Amino acid sequence: MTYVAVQGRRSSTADGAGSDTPTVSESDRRRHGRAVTLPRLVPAARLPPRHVLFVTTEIADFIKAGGLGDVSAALPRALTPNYDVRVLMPGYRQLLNAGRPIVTIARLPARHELPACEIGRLVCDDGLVVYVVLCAELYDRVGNAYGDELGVGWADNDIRFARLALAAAEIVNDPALLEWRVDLMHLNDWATGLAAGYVRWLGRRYVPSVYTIHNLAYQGVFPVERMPALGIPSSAFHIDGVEFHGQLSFMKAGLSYAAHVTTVSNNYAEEITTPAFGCGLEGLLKKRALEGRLSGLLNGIDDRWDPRTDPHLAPKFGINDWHGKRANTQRVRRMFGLAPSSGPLFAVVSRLVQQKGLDLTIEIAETIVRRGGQLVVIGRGEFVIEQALVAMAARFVGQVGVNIGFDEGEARQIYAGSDFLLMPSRFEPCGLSQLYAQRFGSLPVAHRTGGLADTIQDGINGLLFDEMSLESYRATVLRAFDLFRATDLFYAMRRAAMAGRLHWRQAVIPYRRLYSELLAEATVRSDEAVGRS
Ligand SMILES: Nc1ncnc2c1ncn2[C@@H]1O[C@H](COP(=O)(O)OP(=O)(O)O[C@H]2O[C@H](CO)[C@@H](O)[C@H](O)[C@H]2O)[C@@H](O)[C@H]1O
Repeated sequence: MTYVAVQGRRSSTADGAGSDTPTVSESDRRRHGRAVTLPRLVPAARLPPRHVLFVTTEIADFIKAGGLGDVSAALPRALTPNYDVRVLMPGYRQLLNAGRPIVTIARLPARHELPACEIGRLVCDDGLVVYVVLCAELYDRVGNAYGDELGVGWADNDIRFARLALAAAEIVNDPALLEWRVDLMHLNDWATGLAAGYVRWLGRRYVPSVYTIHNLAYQGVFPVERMPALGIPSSAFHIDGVEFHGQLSFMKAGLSYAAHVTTVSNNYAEEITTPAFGCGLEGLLKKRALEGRLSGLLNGIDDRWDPRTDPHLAPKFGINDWHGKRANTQRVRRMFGLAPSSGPLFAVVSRLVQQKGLDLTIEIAETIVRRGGQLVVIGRGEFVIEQALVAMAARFVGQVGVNIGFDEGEARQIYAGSDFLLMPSRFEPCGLSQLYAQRFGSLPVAHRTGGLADTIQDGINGLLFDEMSLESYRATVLRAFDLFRATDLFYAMRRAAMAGRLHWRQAVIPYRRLYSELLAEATVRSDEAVGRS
């Protein structure tokens, strides 16, 4: 039986993630400078779950630009039923056109240059509640979450995401607004970072916030002159606030004001405290790490990624059904107009950005083709990379196929059909593509960095190279050819990759523990405020 503390006292097991015994540790007593009364215990099952507002700019159910969409679809669900998690996100056209009723439940006034908006409520088939910030002039547009059809970022992204962040803070501040009292706010990436600041600046109610970095390279940096328009007080413009090299940084707001910062692998959590990976924020991240306020919590994947049940595959297959897997390979060859071949099929499923090292893959293509391998790519992103990939396909007609596009079904078919997935990322906070590839029996060939180092065991469930150089990458691609010929070992590694499931069921446990600690800390904090008054 799991117990929780009630009557506004210290809880060590608010969600069942901690131990069964309620304790008030010596360190708690010392930290808070007074004795803490032992809480009265009530079985957790009898208490309603605590309320978490999960703020994001993508959710795979409706709109996805990359891995954030997957995490936003999976993590809130994995946290249920321990927590009542509701998602808050912008009312993009994709949501409005999803054919689901959206019921308007609140109105928020204009503030500064942030327009008035409404909050709509949408319920997914499995009961997940999504609160939608309805503001047609900001979000009802053709394009993706962040930019137009060509991928050019919207000029008013500061207003668009400040409006989202302020809506989150207003919901936190006023429990009557949605008739739902937020206990904890979980923010994701730069576009939501200001919410941690607004909660502080509005100042009516403190709730702890978790701020998760999915990618430190995107920071949301805007001219300082925009601060009044966004309702950010000038007093926040300092090194411990939103200031970043004389500009306003949304990312810094999240890093500075959140109660706890997480990122999506342990290795990346360490890397970002160094100049090589910290994108200029390593000092602040190091400070947060020293405070015990930065953790790496590895992503997982959920049941929607399973080659035995995936409707996009023909046929579906499981471990040891290599005949079924090969049928998917032939299908991918046909999809991309490749010649029949008995060599290995390499694949890329990626956003086409500098981070992902596509330049190296373009250089390696000739080696792959010369050795009798083939390569397929699906991706969308920077125009220059797209063009270079198209040119590569034109050089190796029938051996290399490129689809410039974003297509979930096709991505899954490629994971299922390929023998190896290429991921020479310069940095990789966690990476989900390699996890999906592993589950679908495609061995990742990846740079030993970030979450790739945490999720791939070289020679067991994938291949890693150490140096971010063409030579190092090429040597590992050649190892893949050797491995492909060493059938027994190859199949053994495939089995290991498919079986080694990093499921959200496990990945969620440290999140629960973290929420639990922050909620307990917030309780002590509000007790102290009451004590002072
Ligand atoms: N052309 C295409 N068509 C269809 N689907 C495509 C596609 N290109 C990519 N995808 C899909 O987009 C997702 C990519 O997720 P990743 O986590 O691998 O990288 P991303 O850089 O987007 O995520 C960031 O956030 C996540 C989440 O925390 C971190 O894992 C990661 O390291 C970080 O860079 C996968 O679901 C993949 O299948």
